[in-house]
Amino acid sequence: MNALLTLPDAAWNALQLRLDRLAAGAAGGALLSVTLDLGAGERDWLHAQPASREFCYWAQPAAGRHRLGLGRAVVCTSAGPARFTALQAAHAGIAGDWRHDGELGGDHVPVAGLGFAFDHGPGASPARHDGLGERSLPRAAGDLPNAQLGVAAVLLTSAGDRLSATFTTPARDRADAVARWRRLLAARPLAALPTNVPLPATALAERAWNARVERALAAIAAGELDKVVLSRSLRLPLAGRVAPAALLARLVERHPQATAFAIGGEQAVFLGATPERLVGLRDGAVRADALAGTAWDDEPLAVDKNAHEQALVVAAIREALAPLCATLELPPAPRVLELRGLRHLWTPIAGRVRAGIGLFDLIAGLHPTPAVGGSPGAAACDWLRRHGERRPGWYGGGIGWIDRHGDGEVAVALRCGLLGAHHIELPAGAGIVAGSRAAHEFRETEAKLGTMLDALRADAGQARTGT
Ligand SMILES: C=C(O[C@H]1C=CC=C(C(=O)O)[C@@H]1O)C(=O)O
Repeated sequence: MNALLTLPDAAWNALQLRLDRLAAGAAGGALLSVTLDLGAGERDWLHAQPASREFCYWAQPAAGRHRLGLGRAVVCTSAGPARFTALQAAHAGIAGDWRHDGELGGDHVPVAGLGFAFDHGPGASPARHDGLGERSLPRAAGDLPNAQLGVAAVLLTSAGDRLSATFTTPARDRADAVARWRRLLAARPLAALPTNVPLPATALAERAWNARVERALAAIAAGELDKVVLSRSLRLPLAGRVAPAALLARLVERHPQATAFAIGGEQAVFLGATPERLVGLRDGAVRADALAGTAWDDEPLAVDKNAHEQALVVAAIREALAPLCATLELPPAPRVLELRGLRHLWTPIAGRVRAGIGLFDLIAGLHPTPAVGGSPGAAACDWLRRHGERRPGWYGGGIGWIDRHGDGEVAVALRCGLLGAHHIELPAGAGIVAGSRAAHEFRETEAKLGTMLDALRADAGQARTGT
């Protein structure tokens, strides 16, 4: 199997020279990034399994944008109610002393990856780990930190019909940076994908689901809530090792309109293909999606229950963005977002942020929207905590990137799975409002699980059976 990227020795030597020039006078903790122009082309970078277990991925295939990050130059973690403020401070600390040598611009610049779980969890002191190269962070088995901001050691980018590689190191580690980068780019053969993933019987799961939906409906009838998003997970055993890159390649191929994402660690990889943007910020222009209300097969989408479910998301996003934005534009009625096998009501929201408002302010204001939490937001999150809602990985949270200047984008982490060595856990949820029926909402979660289940199967046409 070919390496992910092969460069002649002369190119590595030139890279070392550019790195040394960039390092002149830099503090030890300063990040140094050098971008190499790799010429014209478009690649999803997934043809080979990255040698690094610490990898991240972000792709919007329909827009021709793919990023694969390998290793870590720096990672900052946080948890608790102030987690976004902590990540904002971490970003400011990194961005304030981040040197870049590269002339391509556009999407071909160094970026930090960021992500967070649905619930902020108990507080923890923010931490920064520098220069990990291909070594892994110490972690509990399979666990992602609650919230994380990290810069990959090597970032392979494909965008605007151009390819580039951005190499990053803390200045203090630059002596052996080139050797580390070379190792990260070696690829391993892809493991085979399973051809048949056994599906568990769902009778028990459905009974438990129905009971939870009834409790949620009772809370709604009592006036405690207008909406709450319940989720459940399928835990599937895997006969052999599944290559995350191969699974991602299937998601990219079958869901070109979605944002495909992955964050990998020593024990587990969290990955998926989501239709929903939480927020994007570019040159002061902000964009967000209000997505809710689902139909599949021949079901009608424009029914009152779905319209109500989605209107609550629109209202919450408008309310969250109003104090942060100088202008805000919404279409008068929702549109239909057509996905492979599913349709949603969708309101794209656009505006311009007020001076001084950054991506982390927007994330903190918006998350969780009623597309993943409920309405009113605080009451719904409280209800979910009290009723033991458990969400694997960053499901229902966010995943994205931010550049040195604060532009970036975060997707809502949906249609995803937490892939371990011997099993995969697949979560899916549904918004419960007055008029929801438990059995129908269960089938909705089944339809949403289809995104990952289809990707796990060799035959794209194979329908879900065994339920
Ligand atoms: C919570 C999920 O989807 C959200 C996004 C779109 C439509 C939704 C719905 O109709 O319930 C959910 O709010 C999920 O995919 O697990």
